[in-house]
Amino acid sequence: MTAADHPDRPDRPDRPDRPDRPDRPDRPDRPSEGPRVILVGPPGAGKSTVGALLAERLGVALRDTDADVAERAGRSVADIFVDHGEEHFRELEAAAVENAVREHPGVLALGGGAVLRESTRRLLTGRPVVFLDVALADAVRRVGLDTARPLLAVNPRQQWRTLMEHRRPLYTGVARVVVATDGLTPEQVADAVLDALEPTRA
Ligand SMILES: Nc1ncnc2c1ncn2[C@@H]1O[C@H](COP(=O)(O)OP(=O)(O)O)[C@@H](O)[C@H]1O
Ligand SMILES: O=C(O)C1=C[C@@H](OP(=O)(O)O)[C@@H](O)[C@H](O)C1
Ligand SMILES: [Mg+2]
Repeated sequence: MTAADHPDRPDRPDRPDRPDRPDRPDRPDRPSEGPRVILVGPPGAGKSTVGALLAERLGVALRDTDADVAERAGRSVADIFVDHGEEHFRELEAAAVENAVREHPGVLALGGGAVLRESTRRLLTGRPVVFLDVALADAVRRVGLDTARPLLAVNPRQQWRTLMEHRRPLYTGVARVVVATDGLTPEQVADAVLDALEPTRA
């Protein structure tokens, strides 16, 4: 293995158009061939909801990695956490993200923890990634009582705050643009995403 092939070697954000790995189908030559928009952010940011609206507006399909994982595993995300643990879920999630980034030409909503993997963050380099930001109050109002999110099952305010302290730099690091969603309806957020991406869209 040469240094250039080392799995921990970061991609080349300064040369996103370089066809540097034509033999690696998981590393497209041109990231623009993947999803039109990739949404990241914490639980309650509205990735799944706004993703559906964006897909409708752009006339493309929506992929949501949580749905992909659940379909592949034949059980809900919550059940995967309970039965097999978070690490197993993260393995399934990383594979789902990689497939979707490679294959899906539409809108892609990631699960909130997908950016925890360094390999996933590398895969997102140079792509139209949008960080849907949200503050604690709105996020907890949106998801606080939703039992489908195992990480927030106990003390959602504290869990969400802790999670976001750790993840904020990860979301910011992978994002091309950041869109604040507090006090906005999902429709308004979708507008803001399209406005924010417009100058950088091909
Ligand atoms: N901008 C928003 N304003 C109010 N409620 C929202 C907004 N975006 C999403 N929601 C609601 O918050 C909940 C979580 O949204 P979801 O899209 O599942 O978030 P994520 O996928 O980022 O965790 C849903 O009930 C959704 O209807
Ligand atoms: O933030 C996280 O670690 C998670 C977020 C969830 O997706 P959403 O961000 O769509 O709620 C889901 O993937 C799982 O419950 C773990
Ligand atoms: Mg979601």
